[in-house]
Amino acid sequence: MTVHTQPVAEAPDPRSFGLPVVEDGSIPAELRSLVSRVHDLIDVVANTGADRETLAEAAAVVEDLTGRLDVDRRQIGTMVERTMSDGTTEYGTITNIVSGDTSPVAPPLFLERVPGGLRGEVTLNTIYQGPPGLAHGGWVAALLDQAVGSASAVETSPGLTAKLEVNYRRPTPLFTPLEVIGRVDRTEGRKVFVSGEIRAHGEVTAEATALMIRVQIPE
Ligand SMILES: CCCCCCCCCCCCCCCC(=O)SCCNC(=O)CCNC(=O)[C@H](O)C(C)(C)COP(=O)(O)OP(=O)(O)OC[C@H]1O[C@@H](n2cnc3c(N)ncnc32)[C@H](O)[C@@H]1OP(=O)(O)O
Repeated sequence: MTVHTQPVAEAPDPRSFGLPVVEDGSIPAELRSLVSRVHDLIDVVANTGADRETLAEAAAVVEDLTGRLDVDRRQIGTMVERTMSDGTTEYGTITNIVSGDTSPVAPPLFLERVPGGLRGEVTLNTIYQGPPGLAHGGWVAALLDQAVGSASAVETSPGLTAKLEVNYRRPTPLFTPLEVIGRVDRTEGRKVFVSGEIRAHGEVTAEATALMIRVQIPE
């Protein structure tokens, strides 16, 4: 059994899998602003008490905008290349629902390298509500999957989640800064054993262990 947490391979270039890559600096500020405005719109629409006339007007405006924006769609699987704070290059799927630069649904969770793994902070609004005032358990799992999957990708090489076990210790609150952590515990060939947790006010609300299977790099 091989046990280590140091990189075991160079990060593969997604282009070698036939995936298009864009640099994060090339995403227009106007698109980032639009993504943020639409994120706010989703939250507002989910909670609005506006009158019927305003709702009908808004639906027509949004329908018109949807038509205008539905041009030159990106290829499915488009990746973003970014330089992390420690200078290393990493890739992520541009519409990743947890972390994607162009996903208006993403909270978004951005992770950075820290001693021992990856760490990010995120505050969830009512888009992610399950029980009243609390994060949906599926979204808690999604945050943890992203954190442990990214830790595995950064510390070893990218892979897919084969198994994810989540322990929900306490309710995860909305509108509260959450600390999300992922780390590699050990590797065994293509198997990467990972773990992570979410904390609110310093207390663990959920923790996960998972098994990632590293993708085979084409020759
Ligand atoms: C390209 C560049 C892009 C860069 C990109 C960067 C992205 C950087 C951030 C990503 C962050 C994303 C975070 C979200 C991650 C998801 O959301 S992934 C999506 C959800 N997961 C899936 O859809 C996976 C579906 N499952 C599968 O495709 C396949 O079962 C798997 C997991 C790929 C494994 O299949 P396989 O490659 O054929 O592997 P296989 O030979 O069967 O097994 C290999 C070993 O693992 C063991 N194993 C496999 N499955 C299991 C299991 N469930 N339980 C226990 N053991 C297992 C086997 O027993 C075997 O063990 P050994 O015999 O070697 O001891």
